[in-house]
Amino acid sequence: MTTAASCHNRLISHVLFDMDGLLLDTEKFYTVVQEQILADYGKKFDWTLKAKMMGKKALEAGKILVQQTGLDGILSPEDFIKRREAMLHDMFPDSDLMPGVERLIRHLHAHSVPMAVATSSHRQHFELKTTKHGPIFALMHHIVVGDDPAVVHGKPSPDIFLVAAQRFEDPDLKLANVLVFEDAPSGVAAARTAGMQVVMVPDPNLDPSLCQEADEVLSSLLEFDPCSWGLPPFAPISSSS
Ligand SMILES: O=P(O)(O)OC[C@H](O)CO
Ligand SMILES: [Mg+2]
Repeated sequence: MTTAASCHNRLISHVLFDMDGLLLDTEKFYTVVQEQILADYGKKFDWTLKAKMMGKKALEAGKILVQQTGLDGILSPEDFIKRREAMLHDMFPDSDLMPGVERLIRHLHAHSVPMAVATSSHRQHFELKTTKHGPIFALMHHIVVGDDPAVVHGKPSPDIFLVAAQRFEDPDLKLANVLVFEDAPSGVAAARTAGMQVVMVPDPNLDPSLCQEADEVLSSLLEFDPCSWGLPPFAPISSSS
């Protein structure tokens, strides 16, 4: 699944990664927990609601869930988040990398392409989710989390990507030459508003009409071709046995 994009503006100097659902296979944990909580109220959690919540800061996502399911006055967003976090706490340390992540990050690092993470997850969740993946995340120039005081508004506001770009402290950085990898519609919108380019790797359950803002849409990071973005190509797989 790939949308064509013209090559003339694909001169990428810096890369920003979303985390949940893009680098880490953590969105499934949110889905299962939210299904369970809503079931207790006789409600169903579906991908229409998930699409509105994903990528957002916790409380913002909680407000959307309460509002969209008619639970106003029955379940507060704060109580929903408290319950969600208690259930997620034990799941996060088992988080796995999404396919293609390790190859891409090691490749970009080997070619000195500056990279950072911009995640709506708060710091404590970032630490839990990356328990098994310290060496990969250590290749990032920096990490920006959702509760960073500089990130005033969550995705789809551009704040987190603009803060992440600033922290490269590179006076030559041009926002148009920053490539963002995202899985969520709110994150794609944030990156576009920040003036950056976006590769979207959506979950197959996401409505394709919500993927139209991205410059490129891939089924997996394994499909990503660095060369088509002006980045160094992957080394050819050796044919020697
Ligand atoms: O996709 P991220 O990394 O911005 O984080 C999103 C939330 O924590 C869950 O949707
Ligand atoms: Mg995400």
